[in-house]
Amino acid sequence: MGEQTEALCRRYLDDILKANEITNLTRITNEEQAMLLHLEDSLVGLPEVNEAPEGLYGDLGSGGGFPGVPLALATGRQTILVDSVKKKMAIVQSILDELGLSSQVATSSERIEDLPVEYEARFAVLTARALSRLVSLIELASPLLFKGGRLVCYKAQVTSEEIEEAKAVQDLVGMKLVSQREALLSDRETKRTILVFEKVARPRIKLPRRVGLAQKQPLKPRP
Ligand SMILES: C[S@@+](CC[C@H](N)C(=O)[O-])C[C@H]1O[C@@H](n2cnc3c(N)ncnc32)[C@H](O)[C@@H]1O
Repeated sequence: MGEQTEALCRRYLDDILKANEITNLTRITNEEQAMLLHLEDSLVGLPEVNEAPEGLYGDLGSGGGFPGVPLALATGRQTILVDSVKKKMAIVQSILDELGLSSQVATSSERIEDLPVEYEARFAVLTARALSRLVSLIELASPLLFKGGRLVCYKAQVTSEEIEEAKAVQDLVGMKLVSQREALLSDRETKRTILVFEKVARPRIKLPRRVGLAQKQPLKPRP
């Protein structure tokens, strides 16, 4: 990542921490922790995002813009940050405007399930950090990705049960687990797992389901 991009990431993080003093955007308030858990952690998935086909990038459940903003800056991709909490997206949007980034990075305060109306099969790559179980993520991402597009999931703790639960329904939603990588952040303590699912086929069921179902009533394999 070039010096200019790094400086912009720092400015974005500083502005988020400042805004966080007034509105709750992130529970991480300490600058050193924020450098580690927001900037460094956001960029852990950069190789996987770069491996996805060219095109639109979306960060699902973006909160204060992580990992979306650092990845947008590092890749130069046209980006949409999605979070249903309007207040969060309004603050993130105003910081993006101030930094002159809004022509590249946009925000949407729609529910992820409502996005396919406008963005069906439009995304080349999606990310999700601290959003939901993998089984829910692949269901939410599938209608938004074009064939060959990738979902890059950031996980702090992932059990083999969670992975198997997603693999059991991946055929149903037209997704396939293609890679899994462990990473250790520079504090030598924080572990991350990056899991990548590819959109390989049209879903075999009608997606999106009703708002809320993907997360509250995850799909089960069909007999
Ligand atoms: C724990 S936060 C993670 C924020 C950010 N990705 C990070 O790692 O710092 C999860 C965010 O996802 C948003 N979210 C959860 N379900 C959503 C949905 N179905 N549509 C849009 N946003 C959603 C929540 O509003 C919340 O801001």
